[in-house]
Amino acid sequence: MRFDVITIFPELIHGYLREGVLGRAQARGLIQIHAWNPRDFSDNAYRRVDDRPFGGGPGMLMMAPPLLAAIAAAREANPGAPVIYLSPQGQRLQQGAVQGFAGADGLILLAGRYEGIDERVLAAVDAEWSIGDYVLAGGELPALVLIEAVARQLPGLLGHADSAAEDSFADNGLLDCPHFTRPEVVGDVRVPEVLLSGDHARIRSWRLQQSLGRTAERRPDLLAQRVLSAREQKLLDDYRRQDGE
Ligand SMILES: c1cc(-c2cnc[nH]2)ccn1
Repeated sequence: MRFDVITIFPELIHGYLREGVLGRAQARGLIQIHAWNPRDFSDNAYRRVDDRPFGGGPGMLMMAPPLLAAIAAAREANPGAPVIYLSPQGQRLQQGAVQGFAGADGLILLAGRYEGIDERVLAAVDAEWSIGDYVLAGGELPALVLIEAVARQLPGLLGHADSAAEDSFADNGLLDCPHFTRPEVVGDVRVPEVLLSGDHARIRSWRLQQSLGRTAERRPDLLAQRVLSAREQKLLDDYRRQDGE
C-alpha cells in the first residue's frame, strides 16, 4: 500500500516510519512512503508556501498554489488514492474508518501547518479527518497516526497475523485486558494465578471478562455500541460482583 504525504517537513514522516515494524514493512515492500514538499512547487525564489490571511487575523496560512500542485503530483503518482486532509474540523478517526482505509490501494495525506490552509485547497480534497479535539502544530503527527493504524491492518505486516486481529478495538470493540510478564512478583503484586494455570480456555475467559469490566468502567460509550452475548453479560455481572466485594 502506498502512502503519499504532503508536508513541509518530509523528514518528520520518513524519520518516524523508518523505525520498527513500519521500517521493516517498507524494506519488505509491504508499504511505500512518499513525501511531497510544497516548497518544491512554490513559484518564488524563496520557496515561500505561506502568507498572511486576507481580512487580518493571527499567524500565516498555507497558500493554495503550492499545495494544489503537490496534490496533483501525488495524485499522478498514486492514482485513485483518496486525498485526506488531516484537520481538527474533520470527522473523528475511529477503528472502523481505519479498517476501511486499509482496503484502499493508497492514501494521499495532506498535513497542514501554520494556522491552516487556504479554503480553496479543499476543492482538491476528498475528505477531512481528525484524530481528536486538540490543536497541534501541524498535521504530520495525525498523518503518522493514520498511517500506523492503517498499516497494522495490512495482511502480513505484523509478525503473526492474529496480533492485529487481536487488537482490542479491531477484534471486539472493547478495551484491552491487563497484561503481565516476568518477573512473577513486582513489589508485593503477583501475576494473577489464572495466567500461570496453563488452562487456555480459562485464560481466554478471564481476559474477555477483564476487557468487559474495564470497558464498562472506563468507556461505557463503547460498551453501549455492543450487544453482549449471554456469556459476556454473565462474565460482566460476575466481574461487577467481584469488584463490589
Ligand atoms: C487532525 C489534525 C490536527 C491538526 C492539524 N494542524 C493542527 N492540528 C489535529 C487533530 N487531528
